[in-house]
Amino acid sequence: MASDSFTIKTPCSSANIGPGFDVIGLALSMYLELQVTIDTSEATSDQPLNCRITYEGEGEDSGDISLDPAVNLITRVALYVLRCHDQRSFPVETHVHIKNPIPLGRGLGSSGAAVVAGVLLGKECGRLDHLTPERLFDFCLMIERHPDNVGAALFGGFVGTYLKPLTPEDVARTEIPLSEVLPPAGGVDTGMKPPNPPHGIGHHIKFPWAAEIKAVAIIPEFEVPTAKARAVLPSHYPRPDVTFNLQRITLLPAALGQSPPDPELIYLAMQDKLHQPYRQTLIPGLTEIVESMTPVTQPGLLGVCLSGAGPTILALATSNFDEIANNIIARFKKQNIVCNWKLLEPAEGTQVIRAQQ
Ligand SMILES: Nc1ncnc2c1ncn2[C@@H]1O[C@H](COP(=O)(O)OP(=O)(O)O)[C@@H](O)[C@H]1O
Ligand SMILES: N[C@@H](CCOP(=O)(O)O)C(=O)O
Repeated sequence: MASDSFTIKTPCSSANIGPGFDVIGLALSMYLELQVTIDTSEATSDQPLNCRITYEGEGEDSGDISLDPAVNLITRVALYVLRCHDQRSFPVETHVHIKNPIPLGRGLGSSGAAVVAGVLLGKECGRLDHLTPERLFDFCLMIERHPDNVGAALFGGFVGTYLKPLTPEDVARTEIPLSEVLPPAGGVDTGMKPPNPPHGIGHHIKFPWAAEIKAVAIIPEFEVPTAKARAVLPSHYPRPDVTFNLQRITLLPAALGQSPPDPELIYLAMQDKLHQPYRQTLIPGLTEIVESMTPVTQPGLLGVCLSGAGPTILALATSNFDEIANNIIARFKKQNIVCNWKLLEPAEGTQVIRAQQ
């Protein structure tokens, strides 16, 4: 075969949905796409690591996304997968065109999507057909260490994710610093083989989703890096707050799967005391927004939460999407924050699409 071309399509995601911190993920209908061409008719390549990257989409004008395959998150993740399988670089001559509409650092899983797409890129470029979706999840978890976003982006739909106990040796392997897992950004290839992931790090379960429920994402124009939004969280919690979240997480999957949806139950099930209250320090207006709108005051609304680590707000609703979005936008405006919004639906997981021959 002289050439191979395929597209990797990965959805964005909204993690937590209120109480499900680091557990619940929802894949949504905005997609990162990698259009990949491997031209094997070339004998050699003058591209670094045999890979040329082009990019369009979020962050394109600011130059936030590197086109160097040794720096770009997607290609570094693919190289991690390749190097675990004794392939040091991409096949000659690989072109990856990245189309990315997912806003960066807004809580819609842009990095989770990049990691999942990167793992699939490594699999396809390395012809690693033996890697099952469950094994690909292990690779994702060596990089993005909370399973909610990557679980949703890989498997699709509304998912609960969880980690099973590993042996102490395997736990140590999952805790190896990221700098030793991913190839050093822009660094020289030392020829070292990176750590293979232990088997069965993470698992998922799919929950039903009532077809009437849509997701309104209100996206502020400023970024909150996920690492920063995790750093403001405490290491210990008051027991009543933990109990509060446990009670709500028990309700959430049942409430969102039930048709017709019960607004009062969903509103209750989306409350959180483990991460949103702490993140208000980074997101002006967050508490007021989450507390001020209810299904009683706002027809069509089911519940409001922070999307992932924020600053995006996710409102689940069955109707009046414009009005709900504009109400939240007006509340952010009082804090001098400008937003746009999107109406999204649950999405399928990552697909690799090849044109019919
Ligand atoms: N398509 C992409 N290509 C390369 N890097 C990406 C891409 N999407 C996200 N990233 C990286 O992930 C960072 C955002 O990750 P993070 O702070 O976790 O926010 P998010 O909530 O959007 O996942 C970006 O600043 C960028 O470094
Ligand atoms: N559970 C994580 C989810 C982070 O999601 P992101 O989309 O903001 O990367 C958290 O809340 O920190």
